[in-house]
Amino acid sequence: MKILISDKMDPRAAEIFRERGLEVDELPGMSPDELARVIGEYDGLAVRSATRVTPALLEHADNLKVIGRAGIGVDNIDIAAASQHGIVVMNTPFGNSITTAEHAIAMMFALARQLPAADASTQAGKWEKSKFMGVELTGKTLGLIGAGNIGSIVASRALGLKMKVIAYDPFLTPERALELGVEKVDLDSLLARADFITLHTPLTDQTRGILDADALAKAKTGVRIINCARGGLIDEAALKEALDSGKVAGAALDVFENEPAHESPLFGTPGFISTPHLGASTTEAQVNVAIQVAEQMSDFLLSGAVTNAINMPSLTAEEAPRVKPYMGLAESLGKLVGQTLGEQIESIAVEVEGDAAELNIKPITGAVLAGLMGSYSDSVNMVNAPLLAKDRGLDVSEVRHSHEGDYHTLVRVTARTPDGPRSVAGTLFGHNNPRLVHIFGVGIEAELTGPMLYIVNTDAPGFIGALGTTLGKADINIATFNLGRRKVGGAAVALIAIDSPASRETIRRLCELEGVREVVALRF
Ligand SMILES: NC(=O)c1ccc[n+]([C@@H]2O[C@H](COP(=O)([O-])OP(=O)(O)OC[C@H]3O[C@@H](n4cnc5c(N)ncnc54)[C@H](O)[C@@H]3O)[C@@H](O)[C@H]2O)c1
Ligand SMILES: O=C(O)[C@H](O)COP(=O)(O)O
Repeated sequence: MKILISDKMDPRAAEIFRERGLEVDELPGMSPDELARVIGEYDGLAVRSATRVTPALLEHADNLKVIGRAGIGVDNIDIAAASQHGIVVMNTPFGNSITTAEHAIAMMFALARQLPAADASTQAGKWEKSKFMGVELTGKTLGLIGAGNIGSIVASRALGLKMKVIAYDPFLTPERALELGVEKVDLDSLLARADFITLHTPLTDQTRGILDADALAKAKTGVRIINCARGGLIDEAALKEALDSGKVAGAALDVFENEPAHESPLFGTPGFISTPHLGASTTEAQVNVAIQVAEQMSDFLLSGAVTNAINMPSLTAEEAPRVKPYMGLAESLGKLVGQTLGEQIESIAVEVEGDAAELNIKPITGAVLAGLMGSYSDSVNMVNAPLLAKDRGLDVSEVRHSHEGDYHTLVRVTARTPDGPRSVAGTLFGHNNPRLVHIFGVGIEAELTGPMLYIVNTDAPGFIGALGTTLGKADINIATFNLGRRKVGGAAVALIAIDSPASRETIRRLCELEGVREVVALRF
């Protein structure tokens, strides 16, 4: 399998991919067209923030299974498009948080003491001691907008500097605020009270322009603002006006609405300082994120373990080998239900009992849906199957039973149809071998593999002979033959594994046999 590293990344990433037996190309700085030309060769793409993973690029990504972001922000990756293409997107949410928090603190000091301007003036031979009067941080109020990983670290450092820390974050619980030693406030209070404001939220529809002209007007006169999160959180034109008017005494931006920011009306404004998206740029952070992204991507490609995925449930390296056989079973049950009930399905319930109930149910449900949705469209996998199911209006529920039934472990898939609920269930023999044990109310024991036939007929002597003769005439060899029935003379079910698929004509002949109620050609 092949990996493309398309942004500048610590060499440890490539080393790890190679140590794990994956081929790697390091091609940072490609244009979008160049990237589109080569992306089809790769199974994995490792990026930082420079590569734009657009829907147009993904149209060319025929083999891509995973995109790994060596860093936190994934706003350069079109997650919805990646999900539609069945590509897992993962990031490294903690590897650069300390480094970025330290950059925010460095920016706060730089603003408080006008370090960049004082440095430039001194090195220009001026000795403007009285021009660069600063402010102390001790006793000042720092307003955090966003108190997640980075915001929390900034808070702890600021408390160490004897600042008062207040935080606006709708998802911050009172308990967590207490633990962090910060006061949870609403945005208007933060604006009214903070001497320094630092932003640490992702860029979303709710946070875009969170510091716009209105918000800046509500801020304390002389406030100093730091943004080491994402460009777009601050309205840059409004910030320029607020700096010019003196409403804002200083602003330090590491990130810009349009990057790389080769020009900006803010450049040269007194009180404004900037760095070129350096928040995560320390040796330590870059080694951390490179190692983490390479390990996560390799684990996924080689063992199916899913860590820090944005568009798929997690599955640890320990869980992966235990869950994997269930995923095979679940996918087969999904295929069986999809191929036999098709368009009639209104909702799906996935139930687990016995050993299966102790496992992470999400990947099992994902596999059921991948099998089921695979009956309706090509290139379905666990990433895009839930989306496709949702698009189809399929309601999906999960139930975990604590009791053990007739089997030590069981996965049951029930489809609600206009004729009522219809269930199939399977178990694992010897912990690894999936077996169907129930099909629509009939007990059976069958391996779901290759081309198969599902036949429902009225239980009567002579039927099996007629069936064998019909298949023989069509030159179809029977690999395994599994039978089940509810009662003598009632409906009987046959699941027959065949060595070659049955043609339409053969299916028609089978349907014409006496007592046959239903014939479905299946493929696993
Ligand atoms: N400059 C850099 O180089 C650099 C480096 C790393 C991370 N970042 C950026 O920093 C930001 C924060 O990263 P993190 O790891 O702390 O993320 P995080 O997910 O741990 O924290 C984000 C916090 O923002 C809060 N939030 C979400 N919506 C909000 C809203 N409308 N108002 C207020 N708070 C809201 C969330 O509740 C969460 O607590 C991200 O945008 C990330 O991309 C930048
Ligand atoms: O979200 C992040 O992790 C930062 O913005 C870092 O971006 P970078 O990897 O391009 O430095």
